[in-house]
Amino acid sequence: MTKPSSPPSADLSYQAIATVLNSLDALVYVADMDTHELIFFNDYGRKAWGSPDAGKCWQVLQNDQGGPCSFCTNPQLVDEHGEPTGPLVWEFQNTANQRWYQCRDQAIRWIDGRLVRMEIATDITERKHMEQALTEAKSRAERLAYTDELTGLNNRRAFFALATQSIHQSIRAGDPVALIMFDLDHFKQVNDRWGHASGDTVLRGLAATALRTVRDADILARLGGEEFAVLLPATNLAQARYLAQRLQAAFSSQVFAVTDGAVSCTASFGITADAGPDIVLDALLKQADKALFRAKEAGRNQVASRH
Ligand SMILES: Nc1nc2c(ncn2[C@@H]2O[C@H](COP(=O)(O)OP(=O)(O)OP(=O)(O)O)[C@@H](O)[C@H]2O)c(=O)[nH]1
Repeated sequence: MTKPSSPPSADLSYQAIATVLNSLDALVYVADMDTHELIFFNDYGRKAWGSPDAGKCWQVLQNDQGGPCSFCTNPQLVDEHGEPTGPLVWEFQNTANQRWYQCRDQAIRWIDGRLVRMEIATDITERKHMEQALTEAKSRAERLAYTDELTGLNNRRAFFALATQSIHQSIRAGDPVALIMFDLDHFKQVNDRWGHASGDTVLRGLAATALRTVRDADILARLGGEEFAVLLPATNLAQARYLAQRLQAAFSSQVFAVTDGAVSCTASFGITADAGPDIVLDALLKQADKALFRAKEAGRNQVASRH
């Protein structure tokens, strides 16, 4: 790349500008707005991308470009009369070295009078990585706050948030809502006989079975210990009973291999349903809990209802 041929005073201006731009700890390049031909490429750019003798910005700076970049900002740097509109600042991951840059692009008149694009690109990779790590940590923390660690199901907090939202939707749609609560039977005996780790295996296994059995729109959660709940939008009592019976059958036929043996564990189910504009989660939970108590009282491994 050669400096533009120009009168001696322009020559001095070019030297001064080049000295300043070469001293910056950022990529600075200047390219013809029409042809994309590089007119100036500072020392920082040469260290990072090599020293092009000639070439277009998209050939020198990017990977595998067959023509001007699809993200080229040139059209944004001039108005409808082709006049410069001022600087445009944006962030971009370079396709050649994968590093992140904050780019300050501007259309200016170059020393020889033609309209050029000048970009000053500052490496912000470390900041970007820190931002990405923070975003990931935040969403991981949010996920953990709403997930039951042992089973991977929604936890109690998530259940209340999601179920409340779902009930509001059902009320708006005029749909009934059902709730199933279930609690494993004599689970203490599983722990006492086979150990806590085996108890965990059973809890995880039955939770997975329940998740496979419910519909996508249903909200399944482990409320705590060996107690679970499923909120069923657009579901009446008969449909809820059908699902509870399917869960009951699936649980009672499942056998888990644990150290020194095989364990199975049934569950008792309490179901309720409501319709109309006044459905309240707390009331559904109370009714389902009472029904669950009756199922336990009646001998366990069965479904009882109340509404
Ligand atoms: N392995 C394991 N056990 C748990 C966990 N959370 C609660 N438990 C156990 O679950 C058992 C619940 O016992 P109980 O409340 O007496 O109920 P149950 O033995 O299932 O009896 P019924 O509900 O009346 O049929 C206790 O032994 C708790 O320690 C857990 O995360 N892992």
